Amino acid sequence: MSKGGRAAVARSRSIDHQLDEERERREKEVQTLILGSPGAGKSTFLKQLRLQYGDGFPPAERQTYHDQILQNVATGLVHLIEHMERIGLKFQSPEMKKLATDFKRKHPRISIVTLINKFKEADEKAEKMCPATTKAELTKRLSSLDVYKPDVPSVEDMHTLWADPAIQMCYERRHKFETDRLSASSEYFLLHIGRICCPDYLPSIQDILLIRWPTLGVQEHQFIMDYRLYRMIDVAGQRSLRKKWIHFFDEAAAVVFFVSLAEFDESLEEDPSVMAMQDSLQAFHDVSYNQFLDKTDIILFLNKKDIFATKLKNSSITTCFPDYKGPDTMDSSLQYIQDRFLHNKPATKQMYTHISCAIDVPQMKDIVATTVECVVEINVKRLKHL
Ligand SMILES: Nc1nc2c(ncn2[C@@H]2O[C@H](COP(=O)(O)OP(=O)(O)OP(=O)(O)O)[C@@H](O)[C@H]2O)c(=O)[nH]1
Ligand SMILES: [Mg+2]
Repeated sequence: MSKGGRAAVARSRSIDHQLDEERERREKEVQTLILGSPGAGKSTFLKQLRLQYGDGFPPAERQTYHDQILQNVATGLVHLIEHMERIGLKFQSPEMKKLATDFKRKHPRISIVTLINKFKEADEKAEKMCPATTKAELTKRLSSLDVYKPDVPSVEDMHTLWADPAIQMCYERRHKFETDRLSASSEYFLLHIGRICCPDYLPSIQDILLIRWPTLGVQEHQFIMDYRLYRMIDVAGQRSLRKKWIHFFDEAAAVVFFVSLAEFDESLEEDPSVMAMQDSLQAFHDVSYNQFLDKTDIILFLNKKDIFATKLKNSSITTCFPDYKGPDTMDSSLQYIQDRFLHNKPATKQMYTHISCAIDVPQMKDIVATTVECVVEINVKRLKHL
């Protein structure tokens, strides 16, 4: 064989070797992307996964959520104080009024738009100082940029505020807030304030599942099953941060896409002129047709069915879908939404759907197990085409 021929054979062997290594790594490592709109339940799903396939949140780990929970309680209280100001509901004493004013100043409710801007600024600064050259570096940076570090609120102040009759009256009227409604998680944490403000408080699993703490970068949870490493990548759902999703597309075996059913009558915080569910439909369509994901199957979660059921009692999905002509029942409305998401799907793609309530541990047990099985199957199918 000529010298050139031998070099070509060596090159070919080296490429084969690299492909084998790559194939071996992909066989051992399964990457799943968790995508979807802000607040749809991506991080909550990841917590359910940790509960079932991870460490199950031992006490030391649960303790790490303490400050986030106190912060959620504070947000709920400030929300009530702001509503009292709006409707002219007065505190009973000047001391209480001062405490409320100081508390609001120390723990302001931060809009998601402000947080995103802070995050983008920090990300651009970090990129300028030390550009990420690999995906691992980018993931590391996106998961470590911590732009939301509010002061931990005083437990005594929260106790005192919560005991005030005017705050209590405002809380009782929470269902009548016409705009800027109290979120389900704020409602939950305010209701449990007595337990949470105890000196020996240890967050329960339910408390951890109810926390609202937007993901601004990337969070990853890994678990090993049958000698395979499963990497579940949870990325920020905010519209203007979605550009980051694309960096993770090429290695994804599967996509789990979350939609909040509760958003059918809501508009986007980032752009109030856009209906949130219409935006989710668009994002889902973009992901389904993305060229880097052409062989990636999608597991669609229509989540927050509990809030959806409550909302449907007084409203209709026509708010978001004026063409809907069916009855305002749960089954019919759900079917319509599901059809809207799955209609027009790429012919080559398999789509699986779950209708879920991600904070419900017993209910999520089967759904999480089915999802993991589905990811395994999707990966087996994918490896055949590698
Ligand atoms: N009632 C109810 N609340 C839910 C459900 N799923 C999630 N939540 C709550 O909704 C809030 C947002 O959930 P997350 O899991 O943080 O949402 P996310 O998709 O990760 O949001 P981003 O990180 O902002 O993109 C949290 O307070 C959760 O406890 C559900 O099915 N029902
Ligand atoms: Mg999140």
